[in-house]
Amino acid sequence: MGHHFVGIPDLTGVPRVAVVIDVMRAFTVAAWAFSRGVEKIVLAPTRSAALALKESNPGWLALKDGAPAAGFDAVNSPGLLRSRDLTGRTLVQKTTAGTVGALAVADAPLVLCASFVVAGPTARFLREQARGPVTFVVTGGEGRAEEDLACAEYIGRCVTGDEVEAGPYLHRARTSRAAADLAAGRRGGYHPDDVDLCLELDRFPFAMTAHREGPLTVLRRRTAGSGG
Ligand SMILES: O=C(O)[C@H](CS(=O)(=O)O)OP(=O)(O)O
Ligand SMILES: [Mg+2]
Repeated sequence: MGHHFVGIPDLTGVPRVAVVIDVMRAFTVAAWAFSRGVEKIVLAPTRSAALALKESNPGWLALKDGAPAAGFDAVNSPGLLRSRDLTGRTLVQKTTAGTVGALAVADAPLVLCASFVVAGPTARFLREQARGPVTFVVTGGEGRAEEDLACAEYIGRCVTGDEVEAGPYLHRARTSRAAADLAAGRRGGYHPDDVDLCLELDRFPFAMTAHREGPLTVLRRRTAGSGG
């Protein structure tokens, strides 16, 4: 089975099955948000759209990447999110790469958003629910971000059912430019544990699927084998 690995600028048409990868940090953060009780994540196209959605839906929270900003309740950092109680909340997320990539393929019949923390469940979900090649959207660095490419290739290998050693893939992510920038504090909205938290393989037992729900694109947690 030949998977495709493409950057956001190289997307053409609507893939049949898309897996959007953002290790550092959007889809690590999204998984942490679900683990802290979030019910659904609405992926917003712009920061102003995120704030407008929050305004018009009392109780919703808004998250963006970069430094904290007025109107936003959280930033794109797993280290800063992991102690929040988000039970039952709806979170609106807008980031530079991850949410943009997901919105770019939101019309595909099956869209998953993934990172190392949900890699195994994502591969299991694909084995159970999808047949044939997968389009991996490598969101960072116009398709060249090593942490996203490594995660995409790892999940792609796992989908085939092979025994795959994760170590080399995690090493590529740990030595990526994004990891170096994060570790040096060069990215806004940062916690010192962020790199380690982004490299926790299979930290969570669920996958995450994105769907059009009316005018919105909504990310929800899904457990392989449960039919839902
Ligand atoms: O928050 C992040 O890690 C990045 C933004 S930046 O590269 O740090 O400026 O966003 P993401 O969409 O999660 O890659
Ligand atoms: Mg990224």
